[in-house]
Amino acid sequence: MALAGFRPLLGFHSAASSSSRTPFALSSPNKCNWTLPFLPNSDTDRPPPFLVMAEVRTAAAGTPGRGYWRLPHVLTVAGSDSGAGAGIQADIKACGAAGVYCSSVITAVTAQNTIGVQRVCSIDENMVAEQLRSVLSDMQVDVVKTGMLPSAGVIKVLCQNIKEFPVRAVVVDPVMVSTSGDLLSGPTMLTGLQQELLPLADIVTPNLKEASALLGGISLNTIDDMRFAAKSIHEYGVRNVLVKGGDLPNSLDAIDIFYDGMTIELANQYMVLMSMKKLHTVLFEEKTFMSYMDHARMTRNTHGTGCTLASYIAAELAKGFSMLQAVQEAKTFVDSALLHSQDLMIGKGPQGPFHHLFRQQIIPSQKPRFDAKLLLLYAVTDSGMNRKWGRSISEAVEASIEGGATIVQLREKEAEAGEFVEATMECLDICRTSGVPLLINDRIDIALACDADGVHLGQTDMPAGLARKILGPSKIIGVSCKTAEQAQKVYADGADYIGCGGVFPTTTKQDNLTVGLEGLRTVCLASQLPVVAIGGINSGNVQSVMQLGLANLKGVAFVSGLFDKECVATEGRRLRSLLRDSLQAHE
Ligand SMILES: Cc1ncc(COP(=O)(O)OP(=O)(O)O)c(N)n1
Ligand SMILES: Cc1nc(C(=O)O)sc1CCOP(=O)(O)O
Ligand SMILES: [Mg+2]
Repeated sequence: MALAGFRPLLGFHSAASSSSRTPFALSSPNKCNWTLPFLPNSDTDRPPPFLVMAEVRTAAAGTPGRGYWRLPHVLTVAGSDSGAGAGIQADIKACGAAGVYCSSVITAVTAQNTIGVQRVCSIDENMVAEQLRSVLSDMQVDVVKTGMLPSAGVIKVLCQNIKEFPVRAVVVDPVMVSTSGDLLSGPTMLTGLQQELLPLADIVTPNLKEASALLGGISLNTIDDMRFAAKSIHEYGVRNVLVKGGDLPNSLDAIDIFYDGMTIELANQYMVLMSMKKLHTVLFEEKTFMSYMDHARMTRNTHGTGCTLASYIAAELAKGFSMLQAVQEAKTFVDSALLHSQDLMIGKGPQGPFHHLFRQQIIPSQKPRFDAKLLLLYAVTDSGMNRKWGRSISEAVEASIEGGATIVQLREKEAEAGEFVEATMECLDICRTSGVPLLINDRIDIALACDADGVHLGQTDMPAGLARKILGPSKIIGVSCKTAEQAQKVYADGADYIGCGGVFPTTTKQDNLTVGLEGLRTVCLASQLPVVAIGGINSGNVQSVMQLGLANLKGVAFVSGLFDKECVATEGRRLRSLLRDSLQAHE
């Protein structure tokens, strides 16, 4: 039975675990041995279920009903960019956009803007060491991400602290030259990077200039050069290498080469995973290289893309995603941010910053108001009824939309996460083609991982306020309410609509309290949100519900009344016409 709640983020495994560098266990002498339990197992062919970090509640002693919770945590060790386009400012914003906590150790202060870097002031390595100790000794850091490390001394104290305070992953963005071409780190830092930090790193993300510097200054001008560079840098002991080709000569595409020495079989397995997310930017080339093809964005606002890519990878790793998933999510995020910021004008120079927080961009007055008309014919799926009538969930959804469903909810109580994700992706394709929103019942993690249009939550599911925090302003959140008090609470929490029932007795939802038409009226009168009625409603009694004439009663949700039928489309058309007639009678 799939857990409807949130799993612990990670499972520790015994400290005695093998130190062999199996592709997915981040195990090495200097790190706490964590294995991400949901990564693909080489002997199964099922892609891993998406695990999205929400809030993990742990029971706090003495406070029944409440609990402490934590967020995935990234520590950035980098320079400050006064213009806030790159550096720790970019890292903190990127982590915030990914829903992850970000603390910071400042290694240098730069005076820079969209024209370039005017001055750099390195922070004394003892002060860097103090900052590292302050954070690592007190806060539970999941992933360390490094940016500008101005000297070998800073690298030394960083490596000492990583060994003393093990973390799950280390992401190295080998910042040496700023996008405006200014040198940001001393040559001595190079040796420390190659010999001390890279052997501790899980991924390094050099651009072409940085890859060249790491390899003694060789020239890199083609994709083959990039592959050679990735393979050569991998030999420093870093687990994964992502060579960024944004400034590849004569190339209109932003091609990055990802190399981890992985066997092609596992790479194919990930192809399945990636294709599930319909990611066409992942191209597998021969052997074990992978190139990410993205359209190069024609924009001046690219300052900080390198830092942001690395910090978003760190954030996704901190949330529990695998390296491949983290890299792809980071690529998608940066691409979306650049697209959103194409015409943003900050500063006078050629290197503009982009807007990391574009997803939160919707100003409350611009928050897309939920269109209550969507509630008119609300189809709620049921796997038992699909089995009874021999149809797949996607066939059921397709037929409901053909019959006039205005919104669909996947309510799959028996599905395991993996099959629920697959079903969601299939149904999303269908719903997106028809412009019908698709909501997920209970499972916020799945809705988030698949980018569904929202969720429907019950009184025992995650509170709407937390769901809103995780899903952001543009997703649809519906909540079941049986009382006026519940209706007022969810309005305050930022829900978009209320599901109220059971209006009539139902066998679809076990042990469900029937509120009747009067209970529905009470909730509608108390609610400032639009309401959809549910529970035992069908073509025989739907008009008795709509004839209540309640202004904010905007529609009816059907499970058996629509899906426990031989022909869903025909039944849908019947229900749609009854609903339309009812509404017209009250206009
Ligand atoms: C539109 C709509 N209304 C109510 C429900 C019931 O949700 P919930 O209370 O979470 O119960 P389960 O569906 O989880 O059994 C709903 N799913 N949709
Ligand atoms: C999913 C659900 N929620 C309810 C509530 O009262 O919140 S009643 C219900 C089941 C509705 O199924 P049918 O349309 O087959 O009666
Ligand atoms: Mg529920």
